[in-house]
Amino acid sequence: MDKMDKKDTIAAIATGSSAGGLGVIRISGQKAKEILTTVFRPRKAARFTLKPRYMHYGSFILKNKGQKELLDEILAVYFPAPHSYTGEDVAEIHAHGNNLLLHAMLDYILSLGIRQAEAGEFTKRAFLNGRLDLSQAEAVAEIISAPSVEGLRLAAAKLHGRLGQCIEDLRTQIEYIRRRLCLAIDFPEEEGECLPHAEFHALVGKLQTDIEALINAYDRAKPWQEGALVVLAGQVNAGKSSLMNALLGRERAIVTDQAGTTRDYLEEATSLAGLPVRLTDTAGLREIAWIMENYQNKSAHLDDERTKEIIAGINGNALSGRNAPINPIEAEGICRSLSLIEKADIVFLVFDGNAILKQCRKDTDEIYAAMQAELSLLPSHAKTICIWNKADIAPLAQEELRVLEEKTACPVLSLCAREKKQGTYFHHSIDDLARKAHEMLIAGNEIKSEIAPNRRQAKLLQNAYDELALLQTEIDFLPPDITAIRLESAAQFLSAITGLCGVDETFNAIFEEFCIGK
Ligand SMILES: Nc1nc2c(c(=O)[nH]1)N(C=O)[C@@H](CNc1ccc(C(=O)N[C@@H](CCC(=O)O)C(=O)O)cc1)CN2
Ligand SMILES: Nc1nc2c(ncn2[C@@H]2O[C@H](COP(=O)(O)OP(=O)(O)OP(=O)(O)O)[C@@H](O)[C@H]2O)c(=O)[nH]1
Ligand SMILES: [Mg+2]
Repeated sequence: MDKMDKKDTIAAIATGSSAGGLGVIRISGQKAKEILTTVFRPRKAARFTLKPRYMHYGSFILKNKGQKELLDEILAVYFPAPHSYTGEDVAEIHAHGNNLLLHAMLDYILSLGIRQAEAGEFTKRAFLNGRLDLSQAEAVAEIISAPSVEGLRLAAAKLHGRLGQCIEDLRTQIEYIRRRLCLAIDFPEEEGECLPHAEFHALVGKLQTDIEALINAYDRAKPWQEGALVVLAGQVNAGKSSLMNALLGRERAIVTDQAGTTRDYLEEATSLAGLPVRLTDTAGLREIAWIMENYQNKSAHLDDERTKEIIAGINGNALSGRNAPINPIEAEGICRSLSLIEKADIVFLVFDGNAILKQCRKDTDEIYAAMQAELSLLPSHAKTICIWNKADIAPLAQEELRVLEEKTACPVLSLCAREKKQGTYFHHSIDDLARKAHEMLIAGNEIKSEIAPNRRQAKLLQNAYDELALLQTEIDFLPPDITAIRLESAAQFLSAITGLCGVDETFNAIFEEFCIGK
């Protein structure tokens, strides 16, 4: 971050891009006051003084070739440094929320010799000026994007500095152990007294427990903070895309009677009975028996090499009995489906009830056998709901569903993806599915603490935890000056949560995820 960057004045529209009652333009930097006084004409100009932090009523005036043009009736505020959001001089223009108007104002303001703010730049300046720590700056972005009220609550606590306090506390604990350890280094003959091994283990153990609690809080809060990943998977033509549309309440995905309609996955944010989710429709799993035999239980990550291997494998596969080679687009789609299944918080495994009944009449053992290929593709940790789709033309009795639930060890819902409501031949509605998924996703995820790290922060906590775990095994046989390094390294990981102690790339990435004007 060079000095020039900090000195120049930036401006942006701070409010959303759709029409609203009000729209706000924010300016930060040394020229903020000068720009505001240029564009703002107070109502009572004769005895006007720009009082700090006070809403002034007047008009926005644009000067064009000597002509003055009145753009809007506005309220103007000036926050002199350092008492502003960014810590710099800040001016705000509160106008009406028409986008053409706001852009005309912004263009004019920029033509007066300042520059458009980059995404997150106001908050970045607030951080660089010490107004917020990094976890608070992230909390601002989290508030803006929170997909649930619970997520908002967690982000607000973070903006308030609660996570920062926790991290400070952990760092103090580390510093205490490190000081005791250093005494042992400086006065080795008194080592036993400075920090007996048992006490050392206990102190590090306490730290680990505290860090672990925070990591667990992330896991629990994840669906509320990020939205859970729900993946619709299953054989081609099973009705995944139909179900996606039914859950969204609009025709988002293409549905046809051709197997292999969906090629690439489609992701949409929605909610299931109030729980925010990222609903993902995937390409149908063709050649599933082959994939299962060859790729089951292999590493989750599908890189280019493995994708090629799968395509080649499917094409060379005698079992598949196909004449034409599989379309490489579809094969790539299948690989993406597999990799999404691995990442899913919950999988909706959709079965074409009609196709299954055609193969196996109505024997639950046979039905279960037909469902097994798909079921065995799921990673063991995945939460799954089996969906017996097309129940309108392939009904199952309640008792048969119960037996299948027992055999699959998953809930089995019988549905018609084309009908929202429960019908005569199918037992569940789309709402039942949403409720069931909600119930399964939050099981064990009740938010117990009001402090929860985000993904980046949880990863740093995990790194710190791993250092401490190594330390626990090393302390008994390595000299204390070496183990002290592990403590320092754990402390560094924690510092990266609240401060600028990490790579510049991460730092920039954090702010780039913001919207413009924040
Ligand atoms: N109009 C407007 N609304 C907004 C913001 C803003 O910048 N402008 N915010 C921003 O995104 C949020 C509020 N955050 C803010 C944080 C600090 C200060 C501020 O002026 N702080 C001074 C004075 C504090 C005081 O009066 O006690 C300071 O900390 O010194 C302003 C807004 C949400 N609402
Ligand atoms: N009768 C009946 N037909 C359905 C139902 N759900 C889907 N279909 C039909 O089944 C066919 C396939 O539906 P899709 O939603 O495209 O299936 P898909 O699983 O997305 O298929 P791919 O994208 O090819 O993997 C379409 O003709 C749908 O109209 C259902 O509940 N009952
Ligand atoms: Mg589809």
